[in-house]
Amino acid sequence: MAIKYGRPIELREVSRRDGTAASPALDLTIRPRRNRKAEWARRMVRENVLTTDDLIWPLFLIDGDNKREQIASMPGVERLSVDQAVRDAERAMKLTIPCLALFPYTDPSLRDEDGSEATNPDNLVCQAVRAIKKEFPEIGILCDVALDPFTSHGHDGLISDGKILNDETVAVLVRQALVQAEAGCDIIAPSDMMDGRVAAIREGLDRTGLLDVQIMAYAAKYASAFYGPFRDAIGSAKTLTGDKRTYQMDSANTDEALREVELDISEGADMVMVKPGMPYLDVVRRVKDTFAMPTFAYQVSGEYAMIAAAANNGWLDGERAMMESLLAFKRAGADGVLSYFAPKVAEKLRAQG
Ligand SMILES: NCc1[nH]cc(CCC(=O)O)c1CC(=O)O
Ligand SMILES: [Mg+2]
Repeated sequence: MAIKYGRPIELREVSRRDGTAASPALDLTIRPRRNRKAEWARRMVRENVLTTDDLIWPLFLIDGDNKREQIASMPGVERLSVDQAVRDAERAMKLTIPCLALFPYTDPSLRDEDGSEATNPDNLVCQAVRAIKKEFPEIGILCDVALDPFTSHGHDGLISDGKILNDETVAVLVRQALVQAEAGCDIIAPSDMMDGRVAAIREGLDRTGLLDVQIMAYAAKYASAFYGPFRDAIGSAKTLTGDKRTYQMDSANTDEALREVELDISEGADMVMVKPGMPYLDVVRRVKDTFAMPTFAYQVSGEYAMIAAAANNGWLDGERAMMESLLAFKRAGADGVLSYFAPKVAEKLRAQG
């Protein structure tokens, strides 16, 4: 008996209608709505669930004390001084969010052509890692590896004659990863898209004895318009010269994403990421099905901003759109999501019990 989508095909042709019935009722054997008739029934057949374990919460850092600064293009998201980041870490702990991701707004006076502040063991990110780990050693901390928060030109790598240098950049990224790992960060997440950086970072960590530090590779990261608000948040929007298309991926490609992911896995990535999220759910699904690795997606700043802005205008139900957008990642096969909605989602999940 031929089976398609779980039912014998022959059954579809069976009709109990005798042709004379005057009843307005359709003579349907199969009524998919039966399984949706009540909340308990919908819960019973539900295929995917979102839990707080699926969340990674990105925080923006800024120098100072007791400071929380609104980011205009990301309503509800703030830049935090280190002491306030510790308070948000406490909130994350209480909400059972497993991991934070840290991004610095670097003071313009500390930015230079080579992004040298990235390798300062006492930079804002390293200070925050130490402060959070001191109070809450049980929470996971992920640190981004790339030079863009630190360079005067806003690019992720070193530049010479307008070209982003690959191998020279990788050498700096290894040093950046090492200062972060030595500060106590648990997961190193290279977001720069240079070739060979995962292998070089793994080698550097292992040589230093940091064998347990994980690598989550931004393996398939696209040159995307959806990063706009993030660049406001870290202060690189105005300074960025040109675009990132010579290192970030072309939005038209998915086979290339598989090759990028395969390389990062072979170089030692423990987890892989696709970024942005919602516009690239097809890539998440292909990556998960092909490699069966822990696979993450980044619901990036522009995705957050779209939902937040529409909600603030009363154009859509913000909470429902938020929950629906996150469940979509689970459906696509993601094991977790970096999302600026993380604390709100966790609160909502807790309220639902
Ligand atoms: N390399 C830095 C980096 N790490 C994460 C994001 C974007 C995150 C977001 O938009 O939320 C970016 C921006 C970029 O590549 O320009
Ligand atoms: Mg790559």
